[in-house]
Amino acid sequence: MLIKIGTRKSKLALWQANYLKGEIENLGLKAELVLIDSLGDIDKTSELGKLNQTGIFTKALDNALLDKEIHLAIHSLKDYPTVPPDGITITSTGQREDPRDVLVNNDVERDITASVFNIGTGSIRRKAQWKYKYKNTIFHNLRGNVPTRLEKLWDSDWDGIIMAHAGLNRLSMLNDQCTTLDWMIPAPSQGVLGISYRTDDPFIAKLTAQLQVEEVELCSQVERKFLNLLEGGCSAPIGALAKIKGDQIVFKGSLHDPNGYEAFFVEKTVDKGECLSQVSDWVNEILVAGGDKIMLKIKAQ
Ligand SMILES: NCc1[nH]cc(CCC(=O)O)c1CC(=O)O
Repeated sequence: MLIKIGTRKSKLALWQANYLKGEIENLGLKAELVLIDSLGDIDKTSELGKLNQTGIFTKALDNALLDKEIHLAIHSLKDYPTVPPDGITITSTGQREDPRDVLVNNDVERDITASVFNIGTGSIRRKAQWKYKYKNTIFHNLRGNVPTRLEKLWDSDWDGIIMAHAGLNRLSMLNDQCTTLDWMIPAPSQGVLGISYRTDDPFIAKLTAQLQVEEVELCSQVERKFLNLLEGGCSAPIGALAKIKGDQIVFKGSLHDPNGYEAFFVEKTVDKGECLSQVSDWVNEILVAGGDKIMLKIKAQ
């Protein structure tokens, strides 16, 4: 049997797809890549926030799955909606990359404490978290795949752009111009790879189970449940990061006002076995503290 892996065509997507192909071949199976264009790849100009769809990068792959053109599809899990379409299951695969964001500096010599920042990013989460910390920031919209974004930075007079460590590292593009942003709370499941497949395909279900790392799956589930319960179908500046420490899970979650005026945080350390059932309490803590007003404002826009 030849396993068909659906993937987007960007360099990062192809790296991820080739990684998965290698993992499947290590199990003694044969695999090939099927390259598929997504709406997000075709419309490269609209601001991501305005396209207002988690899923613009994944819909074409979902359709190919449901049409049985492919057996499974590979994603950056953070780009995949928390609720898959009917008939599709999403799961993490493999180890997690460093989940953090980095600032890629245009000029390493520049004084990072300077009074005004010009930052390129299309992410509402990165904008809100950065603005909360550095009030005097001018943002510049930034879209496109990882190499394109870096070229836009080199061609600009911006101070820097914010990118996921994971994407840069996978493409061997980390260098001394990159500063890791330890204070920034990453997107839920940033740095984790995801596989989507037809729920009624037991062969692929068994295969993906073999490629799953239990701790990565648990952390992803906790972070994505936090996202799902908090945003309830719209798209908000939400961060979440879970880490395993022995028998416990250490969780940090955040909701920011999109303008960076206000933010709400939770930090929890709980037993691994209890974490998933506690996520709704953490979400409620944020809502009751004032996060509910932020969510109402976002939903009204
Ligand atoms: N939205 C684009 C995207 N989707 C996944 C990654 C990086 C890899 C990952 O986070 O798993 C990136 C680039 C970025 O955010 O800089």
